[in-house]
Amino acid sequence: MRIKVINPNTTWSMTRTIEAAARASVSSDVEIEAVSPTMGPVSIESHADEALAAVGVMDEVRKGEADGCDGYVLACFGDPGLHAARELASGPVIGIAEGAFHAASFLGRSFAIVTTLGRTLGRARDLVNEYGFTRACVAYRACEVPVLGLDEDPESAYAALRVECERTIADASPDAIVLGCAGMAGMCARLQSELGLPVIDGVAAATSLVEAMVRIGAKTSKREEFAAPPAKEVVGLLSPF
Ligand SMILES: O=C(O)C[C@H]1NC(=O)NC1=O
Repeated sequence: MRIKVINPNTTWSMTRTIEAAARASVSSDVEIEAVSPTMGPVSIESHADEALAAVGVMDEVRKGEADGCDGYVLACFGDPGLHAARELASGPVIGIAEGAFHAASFLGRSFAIVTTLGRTLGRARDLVNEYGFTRACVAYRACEVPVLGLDEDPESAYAALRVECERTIADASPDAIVLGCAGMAGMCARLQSELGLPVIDGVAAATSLVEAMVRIGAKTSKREEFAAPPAKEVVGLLSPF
């Protein structure tokens, strides 16, 4: 089995963090291919970044199909390009937000999201509502560490993240915490041990869920919405598509 884990931002040091978390979450017979697109923002912290990143996600899924990948993880908490990726992929495609919400829902009645910048919480709220977890998600919080700050100064980023998690637990008493950034993957186990409640890293959750779906033979439905997109001319910069 081969799962392609796509970090939609173009920061390869973060892709390596994501790769380690993905590899640790799957069985030994599963091959993980972790990539960043060849184009796109170095970090994704706005709707504009998400729009740009979606093109790179599509390009990586297109290449993955040619390479025979069995499934895909979109390792960015905004799940950028998820629906387009499902149109292009034959196997399952799971974003880390959707994967994390499902995983958290198996562990308790409620969860809280703790992410990087507060400006991305609107997107998180939209995804919670779209995926059907409105009642379960009891808090939307941010530690105000920029995405690349997680890599540049991990110790102070961890300290800020832990403080915000502690505040969230005190204010909203969630049963679990969902980490709102793929770049936090390497901090999950330490946080869980120090905070004393389940802490979900979406990279591990989504990757293990893709493995499970491939093992039961589940593929993306091609009946209607996620059928291959109708062939048409694309002009200008995006013409390769
Ligand atoms: O939305 C965020 O803040 C986190 C998101 N951005 C990014 O570049 N990788 C992520 O997981």
